[in-house]
Amino acid sequence: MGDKSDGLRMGFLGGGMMAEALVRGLLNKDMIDPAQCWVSDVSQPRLDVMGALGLNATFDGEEVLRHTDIVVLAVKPDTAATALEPTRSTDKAHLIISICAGVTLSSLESFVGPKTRVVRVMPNTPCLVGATAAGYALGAKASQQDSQTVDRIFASVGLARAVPEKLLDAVTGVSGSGPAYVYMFIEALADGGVLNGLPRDTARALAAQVVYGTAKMVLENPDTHVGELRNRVESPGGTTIAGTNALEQGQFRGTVMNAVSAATTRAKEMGGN
Ligand SMILES: NC(=O)C1=CN([C@@H]2O[C@H](COP(=O)(O)OP(=O)(O)OC[C@H]3O[C@@H](n4cnc5c(N)ncnc54)[C@H](O)[C@@H]3O)[C@@H](O)[C@H]2O)C=CC1
Ligand SMILES: O=C(O)[C@@H]1CCC=N1
Repeated sequence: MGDKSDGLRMGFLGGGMMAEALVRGLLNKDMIDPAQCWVSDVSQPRLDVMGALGLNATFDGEEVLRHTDIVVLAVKPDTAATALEPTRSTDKAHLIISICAGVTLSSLESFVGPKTRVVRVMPNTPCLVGATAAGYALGAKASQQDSQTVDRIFASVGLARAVPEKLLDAVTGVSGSGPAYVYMFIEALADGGVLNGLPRDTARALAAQVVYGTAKMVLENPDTHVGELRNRVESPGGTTIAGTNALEQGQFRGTVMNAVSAATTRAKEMGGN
């Protein structure tokens, strides 16, 4: 899509952090025409931010639904029912794309009007830089065309995978929450550099580039086990194995797995499961 005027006309119920990241990512890819997009929020400062991106901004969710057919639900999970209320009093048949953590398709379907189709997606904030990792599952009324629409939207800003709905809470633990864990790792890697004498800005740049480069190695070598890639860095009796030994003693891998499980459990709790 090379021209904004060819872009999708999309609506956003909620214009917070995640909606902004998605909108900025879609704008970077010329996927949406901002003049044809609408966003609602209860916060004037958030409407100002989204308005500055060129979207039509309003306090009124009904106005978003009136002007658009494909609508991203980007409010906090406990506000999903309230924000979807206007779908009950419209004749239009909307596709609602919920990104709310934990909120199940059956809950979403109970919140919307009879003509509304629902898809549940779990993306993450790196959609802002075209590198999201999203999972999605279709509601009962969603069509194959809806599936293609959702795939096209999220694949344009990274990786999109269809998964059975029961796995979306685990996708939340890995993809949705994962960037926070990786930021912590980058901070810690950089702090380790500073501890050992590197200037802060050099340590920050090197640490981020190490994570970027290592992720690229994994993605570009899909047939090589990640442990094998790691072993290629660990010279016998060398520096790396001394470091990986320290990480194992700190239960690094078990701790990360526990973090993913904690986030997955929390998503289930938020969805009432
Ligand atoms: N932040 C993240 O990294 C990710 C968040 N999500 C999901 O995205 C959703 C939004 O999360 P964030 O953007 O982080 O939260 P946020 O708090 O930044 O954004 C939510 C926005 O909804 C607005 N709002 C509240 N009531 C509303 C209503 N009735 N109508 C319209 N807008 C209303 C708030 O003023 C706020 O701007 C959540 O459901 C979260 O689970 C999913 C993946 C990643
Ligand atoms: O922390 C949260 O609940 C949201 C969902 C996934 C990422 N942020």
